Amino acid sequence: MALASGVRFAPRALLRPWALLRGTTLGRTEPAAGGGGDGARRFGSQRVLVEPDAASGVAVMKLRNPPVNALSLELLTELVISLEKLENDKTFRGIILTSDCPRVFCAGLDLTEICGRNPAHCAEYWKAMQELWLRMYLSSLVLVAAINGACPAGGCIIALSCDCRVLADNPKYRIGLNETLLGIIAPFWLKDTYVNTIGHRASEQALQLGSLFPPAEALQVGLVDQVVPEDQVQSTALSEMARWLAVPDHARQLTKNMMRKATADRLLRQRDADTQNFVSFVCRDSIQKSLQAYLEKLRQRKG
Ligand SMILES: CC/C=C\C/C=C\C/C=C\C=C\CC(=O)SCCNC(=O)CCNC(=O)[C@H](O)C(C)(C)COP(=O)(O)OP(=O)(O)OC[C@H]1O[C@@H](n2cnc3c(N)ncnc32)[C@H](O)[C@@H]1OP(=O)(O)O
Repeated sequence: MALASGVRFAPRALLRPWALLRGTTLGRTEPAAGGGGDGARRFGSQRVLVEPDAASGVAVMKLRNPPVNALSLELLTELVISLEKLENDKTFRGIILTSDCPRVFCAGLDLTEICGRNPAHCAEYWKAMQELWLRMYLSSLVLVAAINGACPAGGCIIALSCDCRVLADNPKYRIGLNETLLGIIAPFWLKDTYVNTIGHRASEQALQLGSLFPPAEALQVGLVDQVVPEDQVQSTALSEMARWLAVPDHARQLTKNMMRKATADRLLRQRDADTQNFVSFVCRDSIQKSLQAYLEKLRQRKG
């Protein structure tokens, strides 16, 4: 991921992402509804829809992994590939990340990827999660999250990896890291991302309590930058994007790197150990039982 200055951001580490695309349609390009020229062509994959606007240099990337955009291995992989594709295309300077699923931005880790799975699968899954975070956190593009739904746990981390967050004003759209309520522990790099955004004391409290903040509180604590009526999320995200794109790319990119590199490097230095920790933790019988019980609760809640 070379910057204009030649500085490199995230190393290409995962990576066999193409191999992970089981039966997806990534790379297909089709005209957007009502669209005409190049700027209106959209591309993407089964789970990530990309609507590029070449004229503005901004692409809207929509998560569409119904019902709740849980971060399955396929979704993680498709996100990395779509991000890479836009980063390698000099036309684009910014991405607005949003959800195509009603009422949910992203439900976080797909718990079915770590419940009742073998250690090798859990390791592969966790590496994909690390990879997406590294790519997003250090992206040379401006990333604006247009949060149009609930945003717990891994969903919150996706949003926090962006440069700016706009949240729809709906009390059901809560955001935060609720891991402790599932009986699991946010790894250090999720914690670091939280601390970098809302500070140490607020993180200490919110992480231990597993707080999910409704919009007004999320704004107050600094988890999001704007809370706006639901029908203004996209337009506000575009206005925010314009503000960020008004800054010369090289200066903004180098500043972003300066602010975020140490946090990313910490994971890069201990990526394997972090994977091993994750696998040995989630594969414990007691953790499997609590994850299973949590999933069961979610499923029953429905009826
Ligand atoms: C020593 C330490 C070392 C290492 C660290 C160890 C561990 C670290 C780990 C982890 C980090 C984890 C981060 C995470 O992301 S954990 C996931 C947390 N996510 C949640 O808690 C969200 C759960 N979901 C919800 O709260 C709701 O679904 C909702 C608010 C997002 C949406 O509500 P709805 O009412 O619209 O939808 P539902 O009816 O609840 O759900 C529909 C459907 O989807 C299933 N589902 C929901 N969330 C998940 C999920 N995260 N994974 C898989 N499946 C999910 C739900 O069961 C329903 O399924 P059915 O249709 O009933 O089959």
